[in-house]
Amino acid sequence: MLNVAIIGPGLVGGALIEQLAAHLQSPRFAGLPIAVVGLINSKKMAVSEAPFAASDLGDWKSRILGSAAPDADLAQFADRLAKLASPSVVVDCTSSDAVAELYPQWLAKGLHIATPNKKAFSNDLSLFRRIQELSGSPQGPSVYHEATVGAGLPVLSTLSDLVRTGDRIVKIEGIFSGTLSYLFNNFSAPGATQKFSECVAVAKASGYTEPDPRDDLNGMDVARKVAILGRVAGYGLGTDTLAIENIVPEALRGVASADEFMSRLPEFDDHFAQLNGEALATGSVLRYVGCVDGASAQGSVKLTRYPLDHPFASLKGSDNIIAFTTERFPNPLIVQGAGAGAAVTAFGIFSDLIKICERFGAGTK
Ligand SMILES: NC(=O)C1=CN([C@@H]2O[C@H](COP(=O)(O)OP(=O)(O)OC[C@H]3O[C@@H](n4cnc5c(N)ncnc54)[C@H](OP(=O)(O)O)[C@@H]3O)[C@@H](O)[C@H]2O)C=CC1
Ligand SMILES: N[C@@H](CC=O)C(=O)O
Ligand code: NA
Repeated sequence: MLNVAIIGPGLVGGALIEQLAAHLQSPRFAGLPIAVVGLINSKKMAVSEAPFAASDLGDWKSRILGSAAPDADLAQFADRLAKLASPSVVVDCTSSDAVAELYPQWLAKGLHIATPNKKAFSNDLSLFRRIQELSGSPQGPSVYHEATVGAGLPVLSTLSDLVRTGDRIVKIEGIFSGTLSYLFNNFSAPGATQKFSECVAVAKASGYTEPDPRDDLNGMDVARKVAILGRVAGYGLGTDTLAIENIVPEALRGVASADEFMSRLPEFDDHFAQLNGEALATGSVLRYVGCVDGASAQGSVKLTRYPLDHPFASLKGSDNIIAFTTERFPNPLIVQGAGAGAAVTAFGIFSDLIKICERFGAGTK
């Protein structure tokens, strides 16, 4: 049996709980030995020797993290998981730097990690390397983070397979943000009528953005993904060494809250309309693109014009597109599809859990 403990039942964590609860109730998945035994948010926590029932997961707010549950304490949470008889995986569904910094401690206790949180893999290179060292042996604890790039799309597994089989990465280029994909697919297209701020509001309401959409528009979310791709490809990239184009209007960079940012963004609709008009006048559209260049081991994140017949110009919805140009794939290997949203991100985490379960949970039911 693989014990699963979820930190952060928010948008993504909540969708994962729904998928796991549906799994527990479905005879189709009866052979998969996964049990949810822990849940913690910023206020309350619960760790149980016996798996939570699907009905409790369906109503976790009152049945698992209700007022009688103990106050949240991540150190105790991890200690209790580490003492369980079967292997346990901590699923970090926060976007917290502080939580990410705890991964080495958890790995040292033998806990596996699966996460959509990009911080551990894109902050200090030393943290990333420590995590790699602690999760590098075949029998030891493992770390899976497919959902950190392209949500559930098989991006990191593809890159990792290319690298591990000895291919040489020439370039990884793509649209790595569901938010920025949605924004520019809808705003920068011939005949489009929506204002920029309206597109941002829809992206936020659809669950594509980070909790503060400025973390998407300032390029940091894409830069983190470019750094993660660069690191998985074997380069010591960091967001501090990338050229990043920040498209948050200067006057809104320092405003105190995401709500204030959203309410003032319409003041800048004319600015974005002008940029867009200039691109359309040259037969091009605007797209926000990240790139890892294998030859220079450098990366960039920028708003660029693409002609209408370019694959990036015809992207739909919040789709991501990632093109791997390698020695074996001079015509790039392309991964494309929904790259943001709660359900597809939870799918990416769930598929990581199945991999951990197949490696460490089977036979221990
Ligand atoms: N949305 C998407 O399409 C994608 C998101 N991701 C990533 O998924 C992660 C989750 O995003 P999302 O679900 O939107 O975030 P939310 O803000 O909706 O949820 C965050 C959750 O984390 C909890 N939390 C925060 N800090 C702590 C802490 N110190 N201890 C315990 N719990 C804590 C919050 O608890 P409380 O409610 O009590 O505050 C909340 O339940 C992020 O890292 C994001 O980058 C990755 C790919 C795609
Ligand atoms: N805010 C991000 C969510 C996934 O990483 C995005 O828009 O892609
Ligand atoms: Na992915």
